[in-house]
Amino acid sequence: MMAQYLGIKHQHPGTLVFYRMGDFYELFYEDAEKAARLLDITLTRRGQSAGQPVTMAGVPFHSVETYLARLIRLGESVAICEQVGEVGAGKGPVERKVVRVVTPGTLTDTALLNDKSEALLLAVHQGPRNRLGLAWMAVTQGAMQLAECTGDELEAWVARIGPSELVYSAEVTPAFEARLKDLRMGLPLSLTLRPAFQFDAGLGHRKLLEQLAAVSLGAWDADALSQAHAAAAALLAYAEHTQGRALTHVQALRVQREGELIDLPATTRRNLELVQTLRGDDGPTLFKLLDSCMSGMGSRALKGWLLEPRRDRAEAVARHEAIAALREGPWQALRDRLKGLSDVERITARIALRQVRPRELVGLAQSLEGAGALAPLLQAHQGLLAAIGEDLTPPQGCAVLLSQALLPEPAALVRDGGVIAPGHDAELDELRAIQENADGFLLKLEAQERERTGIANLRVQFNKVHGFYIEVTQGQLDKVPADYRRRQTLKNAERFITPELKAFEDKALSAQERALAREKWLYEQLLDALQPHVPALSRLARALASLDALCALTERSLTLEWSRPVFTREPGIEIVRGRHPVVEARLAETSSGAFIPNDTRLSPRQRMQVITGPNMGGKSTYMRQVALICLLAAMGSYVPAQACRLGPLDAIHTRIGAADDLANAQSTFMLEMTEAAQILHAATPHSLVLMDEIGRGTSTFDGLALASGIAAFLHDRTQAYTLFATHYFELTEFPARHHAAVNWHVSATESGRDVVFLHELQPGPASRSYGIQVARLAGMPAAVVNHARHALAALEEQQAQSREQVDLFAPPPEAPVAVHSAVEAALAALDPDALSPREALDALYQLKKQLQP
Ligand SMILES: Nc1ncnc2c1ncn2[C@@H]1O[C@H](COP(=O)(O)OP(=O)(O)OP(=O)(O)O)[C@@H](O)[C@H]1O
Repeated sequence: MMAQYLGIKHQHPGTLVFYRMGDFYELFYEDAEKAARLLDITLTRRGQSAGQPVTMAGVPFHSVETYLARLIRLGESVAICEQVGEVGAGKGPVERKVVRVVTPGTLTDTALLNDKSEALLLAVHQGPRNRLGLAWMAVTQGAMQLAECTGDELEAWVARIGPSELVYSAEVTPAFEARLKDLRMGLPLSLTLRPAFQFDAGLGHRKLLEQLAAVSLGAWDADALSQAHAAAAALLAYAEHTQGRALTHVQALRVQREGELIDLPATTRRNLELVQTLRGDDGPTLFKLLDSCMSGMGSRALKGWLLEPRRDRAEAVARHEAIAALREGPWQALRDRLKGLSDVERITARIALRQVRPRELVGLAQSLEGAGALAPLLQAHQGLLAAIGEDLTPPQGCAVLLSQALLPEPAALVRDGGVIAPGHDAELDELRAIQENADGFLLKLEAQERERTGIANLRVQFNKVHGFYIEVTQGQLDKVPADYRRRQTLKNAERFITPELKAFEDKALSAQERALAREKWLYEQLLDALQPHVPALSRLARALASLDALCALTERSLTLEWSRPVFTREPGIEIVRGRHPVVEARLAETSSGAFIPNDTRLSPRQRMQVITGPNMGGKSTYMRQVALICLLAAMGSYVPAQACRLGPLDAIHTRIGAADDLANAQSTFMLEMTEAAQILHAATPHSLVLMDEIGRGTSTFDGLALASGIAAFLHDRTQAYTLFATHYFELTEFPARHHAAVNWHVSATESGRDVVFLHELQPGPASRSYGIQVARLAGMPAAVVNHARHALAALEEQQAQSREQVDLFAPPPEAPVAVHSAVEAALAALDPDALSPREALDALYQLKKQLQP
């Protein structure tokens, strides 16, 4: 057995092997030690192999899911090795085989997956000339995505895709591998090394054609993406390896090209708290606020829309139109019917992978019926809703197939039987009848034997260990007929068997076994019959997901009183009475007053707002609200504003807050400057840039000087729409010298010694900062506040006396123009090719002489 184990383990290095032994999965040696540590299970030593005791640890098979879930969360992979041969069929151990490998990026089990997000697998190929090929997918989805980028863009792409597992070749350069390993600092990501030959462009191209059943990738404009093809080859090979079969359901392809999506760098996603708060929680976030979906499919689609908005606005406009139509019409009825539908998308993938459970199929049958009932509600509609309505038609015959084949409440596992419906298969019905008739037969036999023997308390019974028997109590033993054979002796009774009972026993027990085998076979037949429906089911799943997400956005727009945004060709951002949706919701929840709406007007002629005002005044809230409104519009949602008109947008960049990145060994200030530098390089006139208190991480003068330089660069060169919040009053002089910048401030007033925040954006610079009042509100001891007031007064007086005008915004002096010396001029006049050696030597003496004073 150990030889068999070691053979299997050899094929799965770096993966924990769960080796099935009866009712347990056992782990051995290092695997056992690791599992014992990670799962807190007992480590034991048993027997010997090669003269050494075998270290092992085990988990019961019926609770394997819990253990798997924990290991996967820790980034481990597990190979499940089952007994596939018949017990006792031959010499040596039962035949065993790894039936699937469970890894963080290839999960398919509903119990292990988060129903609101995908587990994505990404393959990265390092090609020549600094090109990278990327291919990624969720095994539970029917679509694969391809992209190519340059080497330096790796981090940005990986952060945006957000894979759970990344596959790379064993032959990447050490520097590249080091960068991949660094990626794990910021993301929960597992890295998996695969042999280099699997990253083959030709193979990838062929495999893609096979998956898509196409003769060319021209329709996707993906023929020339050879680096991505290489990544796709490795991606598919690895996914197939983990599932133990081909992924027939992956039949769609999407190619992502640079410049297709609105750029949302990782910092922007984090700072805007799109799907995670700055503290790493799930809420309160924009996604949490938006996600009122009825199904996991809907939530996942919505998250995709939010994180991957397109620059091209056609898709967003189609969604706006659909929401407008739903608001007037059937959104409530649709949502009622969407409620309780199964996760058709994941079930479909599990059908293709032949991992689907009976109850999931029953859920699918009900959902198909549900989907059928949705379509009529969309009949009168056009555009996106009409297209969704068409895709909602369940594949013909699929629901009937399921409901005829399966019991309405089947057992959890096919293994236990009790899955196939009566009437589906004559042979199964017959086998079941034998078992069911057993009770009648036994009652009849009991009556018959009582009469024959005259033993009134004779009983015919069954137990699992001894099978069928006739029980006679001690006092009646003399009446037992000669054809009774003794089976077992108890304290007060004897148990017998007769030839007739034995014959029945054989038939009944074998009928049970045969019925189980028949059910398993019928279930496999059913899976075969379902395979042709997979493409239509995938389409249906996508339609359900989109409809659910659209209905959720409709519900949100009505409940939260959002309005439809308008896209314009002319550049600009115009928001009337905009609100920050998450802050507004929190204020409403805690009844801490109403949110104060603010307007925003940005255009090429007035593209920068310098925003000042007290701490707690609402600067950060205002800037984020502008970004969130732009993003919501771009994803196809209504927006928290009275009106909103948006020109083209290619990116949202943010430099907000200061959190030390200890993991990456960067100081607060270093991080601040790195992020700012990235923005200055990347932003364009169509980008929205939020700069919150840039420069505060260093001394006042350094910070102020840098802030003014950055503001000038953004204004003059980048020309992006910029919201620039600052505590440096000196910067309020910026607009006077820069025609496209304006001062705004968040208002506050004093009431006695306290400050009252009005959260209203007003033109012009703030008059004062109220820092000391805010500190007082925060509960600072009175002594400190008093001290600070006096110190402030002294500082202000000193500054007033010695104030010299420093022109922060004067362009830096030009570098001095070099003036040539006589020697240099003479040297420049020489033409070495036209000189003889003698003349050259003379020239050299001349030059030397000129240098003498
Ligand atoms: N428009 C608004 N209406 C109502 N309340 C608001 C508004 N804007 C902000 N607030 C409230 O004020 C709080 C502080 O806002 P915010 O963090 O934006 O201030 P800030 O000016 O950026 O402060 P700091 O300079 O200290 O970072 C918010 O948490 C919110 O509760």
